[in-house]
Amino acid sequence: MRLHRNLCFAVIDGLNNIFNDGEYADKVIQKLLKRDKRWGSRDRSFIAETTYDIVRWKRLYAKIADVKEPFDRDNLWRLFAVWATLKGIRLPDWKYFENTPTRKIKGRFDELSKIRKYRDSIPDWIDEVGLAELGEDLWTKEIAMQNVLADVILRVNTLKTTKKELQQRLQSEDIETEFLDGYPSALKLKERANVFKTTAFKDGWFEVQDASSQLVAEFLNVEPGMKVVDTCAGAGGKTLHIAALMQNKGQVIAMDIYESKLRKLKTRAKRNGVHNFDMRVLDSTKPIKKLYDKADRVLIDAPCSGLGVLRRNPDAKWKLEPEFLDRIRVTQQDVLQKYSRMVKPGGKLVYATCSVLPSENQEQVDKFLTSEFGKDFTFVKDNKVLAHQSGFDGFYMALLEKKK
Ligand SMILES: C[S@@+](CC[C@H](N)C(=O)[O-])C[C@H]1O[C@@H](n2cnc3c(N)ncnc32)[C@H](O)[C@@H]1O
Repeated sequence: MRLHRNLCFAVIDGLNNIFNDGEYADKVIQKLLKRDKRWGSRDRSFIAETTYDIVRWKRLYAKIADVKEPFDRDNLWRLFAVWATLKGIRLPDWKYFENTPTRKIKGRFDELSKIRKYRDSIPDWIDEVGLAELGEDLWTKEIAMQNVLADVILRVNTLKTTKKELQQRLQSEDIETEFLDGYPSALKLKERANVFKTTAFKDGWFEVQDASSQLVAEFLNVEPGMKVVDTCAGAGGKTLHIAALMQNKGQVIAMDIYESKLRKLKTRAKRNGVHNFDMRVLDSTKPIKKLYDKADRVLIDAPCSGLGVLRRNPDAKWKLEPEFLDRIRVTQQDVLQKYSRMVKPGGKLVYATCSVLPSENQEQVDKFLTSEFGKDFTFVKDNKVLAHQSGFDGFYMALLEKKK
């Protein structure tokens, strides 16, 4: 592979925004890709993948390059040189790469690869929490998998088409996919492609949604005609799935504390042909109280550390803080206590997160079940999805039933 100067500059600028200005990697990359209209799909992939790679391996590369934060531009070029060297890419004779110690880089890599926090490039505190909660064996395998680039998975919108029809239509746009056993609505891309450009996407035939995430709406066991509340709906990935499983019959009420997220859901719902939904911004307790004992199903897709989806959001490793984790655990119990009251007797509740930590998952459910409101519920089943076992995102989901 030959390195092109303007693409490398774009990567360095992006890293500067992410590491030094605290911007989110996905937003930075979106912005970078708009910089030059002449860039083709290969150029765009180079920028996105290289930036994500260096974000993912920040701690390891910084240790190898012997640079410390805050990184100045020379330091960012040194990180880049480590990335290129380890990829076996020949460095051009640009001034930024003068005196790059290629042999030393490889030697340091071999040496540091023996230590998990460097090998898997994670902050000490995350390594300690993961180890304490999952144990040596599971944590070592899980954090390694969280550094492997995630596949692109689609969820077919069964309100508009079938999996087979979608597969054929994508094929006509040169995108090859395959079915996944155990995931009834999923199609996996055989090669990465920009699916958002396809006419099938514009027509609302699919959404991009990881296979593990697709298990959540299935777990809720909805039926057409039910009243379902999606309490932490965000931009509605799971709301849309629920609506499709309900065949647009009945009512899905999507709630979130952020109106901006629900507005995105509205746009997506229109594209998906979803009609059976309402939205409520949670700026008071009123929308919740009005629904006490009324819902057949309640989904709590709780805010969490995101430690199950680092493959997609590698910069979360560097942005997460122990205090945030403490605060989010409090919020998780709080939303369980409050939103569970909307479930009607005999109705069902799913509590889900995209974390792999038991303290955000089964321990929250256990605590809830022994609390005053939780005593009205019985535990039906749960699914602890680890990325290294499933091949998809790390997730947790528990199904509870309210006593009659
Ligand atoms: C895991 S995300 C939801 C993802 C979404 N369900 C999906 O499938 O695309 C958690 C959501 O909870 C929202 N949230 C945070 N605190 C909340 C609260 N106290 N009540 C309701 N929603 C909350 C966040 O704004 C965020 O959108």
